[in-house]
Formats: sequence, C-alpha cells, structure tokens
Amino acid sequence: MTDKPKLSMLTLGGTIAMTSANESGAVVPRLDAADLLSTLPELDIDLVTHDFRSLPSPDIGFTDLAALADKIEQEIADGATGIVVTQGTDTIEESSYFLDRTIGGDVPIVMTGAMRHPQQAGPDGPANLSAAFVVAADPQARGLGTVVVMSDEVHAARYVRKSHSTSTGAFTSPNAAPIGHIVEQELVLLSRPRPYEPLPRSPRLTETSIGMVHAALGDDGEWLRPFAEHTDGLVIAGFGGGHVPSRLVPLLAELAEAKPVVLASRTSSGPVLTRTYGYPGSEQDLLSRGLINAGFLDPFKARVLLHVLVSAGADRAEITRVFRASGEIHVS
Ligand SMILES: NC(=O)C[C@H](N)C(=O)O
Repeated sequence: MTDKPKLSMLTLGGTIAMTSANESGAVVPRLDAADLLSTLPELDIDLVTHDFRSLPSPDIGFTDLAALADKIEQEIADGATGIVVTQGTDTIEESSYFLDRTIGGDVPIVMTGAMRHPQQAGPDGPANLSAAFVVAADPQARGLGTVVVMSDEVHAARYVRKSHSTSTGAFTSPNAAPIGHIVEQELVLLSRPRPYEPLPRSPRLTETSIGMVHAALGDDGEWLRPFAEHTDGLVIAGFGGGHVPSRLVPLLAELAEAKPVVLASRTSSGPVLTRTYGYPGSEQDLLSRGLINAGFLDPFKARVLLHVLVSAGADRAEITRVFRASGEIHVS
C-alpha cells in the first residue's frame, strides 16, 4: 500500500522534447518521457508514462485530441489521481480547452511545455515539468479541470493564451489572472474556476470543419462565401467589441441562417458587447441577425467549443445556451 500520488504522464512532443537531428541545428521532436524525466530530481510519486505522440504542436488535430481524451479517461479509470501532459506550446491554449470541456470529474489535468528547447542555454522544460508534477500531485488541484503550468504560474484552460512567440513568460490569462503559483515546490492556489458539465465527444469530431475569420480593415469579404461553403460553422473574430465592415453584413446574416456563426473579438481580451453600438456591422446589428455571442471567449477557444458542439449535433438553441454560460468569467 502506498499513499503517494498516482500520476500518469503523456507526452505529445513540442519544443520541450525537441533536439536537432542534423548539423543545421534546427530542432524536431525526438525525446520521450524517459528523456524528459532524466532532467528532473527524483520524484516521490507513483508514475506511469505514455509516449502518446511525437509532434510539433501545429500538427495536433482533433483526432489526436479525441484519442488523448479517451486515454486520459482510461488512466483515470485505472486510478490516476493526476495527469501531466507535455506538448508544444503553439496550440496548448486550444488543446487544454478541449480537454477541459470534454473530460469530467475531479482529477486534475496539467499541461506544460517549453519555450526553449533542451539544447538552448537555460531550457525551461525541466522547471515547467517539475512544476506540473507539483500541481498534479497536490490535493488542492482536485476539481480545477485542465490547467496549463508554465513559468511557475497556473493558468485555467478557459483563459490561457500564448501571448508571445519566444518569451519564457509567454503564457497569460488576459481576461483573468493566473489561478495559482508554484512557490518553493508548492502550489499556492489563488482562485478556482467554476466547474463545467463535460460536453460529449462525438465520433464526428474528426470530420467537422469550423472556419475562423478575422475582420480586417478594408476587407470586402469576396472570398468569404466560397470559404464558408466548406465549413459546418464559423467563428468571426470581429474588430473591438465585435464589429465587421458593413458590407459583410448581408452575407454573414445569410450564413447565420444556414449554420452557426459565432461572434468573438479579435482584440485578445475583453468581451463581445451586447448593447453599445447600433451601426451596420456593429455587435447589436450582427447579434440581431443570428450571430451567437462568444462573450469573453477568445476566437480560438470559441472555435474549439463550436467544433465540439457542432460535431455532437447540438442545435442552435443548445449552442447559444452553452456559449452564454461559457462566455462569462467564472472564478471564486
Ligand atoms: N515552444 C513550442 O513548443 C513551440 C513548438 N513550435 C510547438 O508548439 O511544438
């Protein structure tokens, strides 16, 4: 009998696991869980490891995420009290949100990665991985859902963004703040996001296609109709509080009749408005034409959520209800 935390570690690749394959020095994913663990002091935990994928994170897709979620649920069913996932940082804000929305229960899922690869001076991977184990092993983390641990900060999956392309402090929670810190190898928890009911993962996840379009100055939207034809739903990342050029309005209204069209903001923080502006192409105009308000959800997380809902066959009323609940800021 042991009362050590029983953790499972799954590796997906990313910079944390990259080394150069030739003299060019350019790095690719090559390291496995044993390599990553060899950089840490001995851990006082019961640990099983799974080398799940070895990908740069731009290559992770919904098929990988669905398989990862299934595997994590299996690990939890087998008694894991915490899960650590390593992956590339480019898409961790999306994959963490996918896991957060589709896996229920209290077992914390802690994702981490690195901004500097192991061959650079001062690689951050070992420190991030060590911090991820601290969080996953701490009973306070039960019920937190999926979190991203980077630079000794704990970010809720629903808020976290990669906000810088190279900094080791790249991860922020623009609409909130980190929900915790790691101090002297211990978790200091500041707030707890309100738990969600898990959403179903449909087998149709892999064949669903949700498009995302950013509003841009002077865009005439000529290309939008052929683009939209190939999608099952759209996320429009509008200017400011949720605005587009007025000439796009008739087409967006037409599309919103045919498929779910979600309105987010391209600004990276702050919500889509509801009652400030009334000009053609404003938030009020678009919402009155059937676009669904993403609230505080950024366009990338809105796209993940719409993907999950559309693939599961949710109707417009259900999509609107889930977005209304998900677009709020929930901490206590
Ligand atoms: N820092 C990183 O991990 C970036 C890398 N391109 C990835 O996402 O796989």
